Amino acid sequence: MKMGICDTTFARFNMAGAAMDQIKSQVANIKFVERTVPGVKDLPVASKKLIEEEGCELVMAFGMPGPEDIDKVCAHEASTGLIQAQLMTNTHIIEVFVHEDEGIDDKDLKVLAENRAREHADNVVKMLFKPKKMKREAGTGMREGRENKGAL
Ligand SMILES: Cc1nc2c(=O)[nH]c(=O)nc-2n(C[C@H](O)[C@H](O)[C@H](O)CO)c1C
Repeated sequence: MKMGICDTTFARFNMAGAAMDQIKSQVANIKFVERTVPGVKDLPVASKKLIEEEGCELVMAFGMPGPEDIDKVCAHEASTGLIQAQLMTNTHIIEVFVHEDEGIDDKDLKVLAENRAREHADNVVKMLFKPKKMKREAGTGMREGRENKGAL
């Protein structure tokens, strides 16, 4: 199968690389089609093109919104665009965003970005190839990048 991988130059960590490494360690027959754009607001159309023009069955979209108010507005606009692109194409675009101010410091941000990318990649593998495993995790308080919350 073909999977789209879209990331940005604005981000401060190569989340796409970590995610592809994680998927390749679990799935043999997968072809990645990669695109890089400047920032998060450019992800929706790039993802839509990966689906419509390249035949990707799912896209992972990686971004890192900055800490300023304007960055958070951009991130919200990008999310809205990604949802619209999913509805227009009837295809999942898994948004993997790490907000720069989620990190306590640069070291923590790097660990968080890598873990979030890898754990979303695990989710994608489950969604596509192990739906029963995904189903078993329903309601269990899973989180990507930090400790799971656990079920109530
Ligand atoms: C203010 C701003 N903040 C961010 C951000 O926090 N993260 C990000 O990835 N990109 C940002 N951008 C760039 C836009 O997403 C986009 O690349 C430009 O507006 C060009 O279309 C902008 C313009």
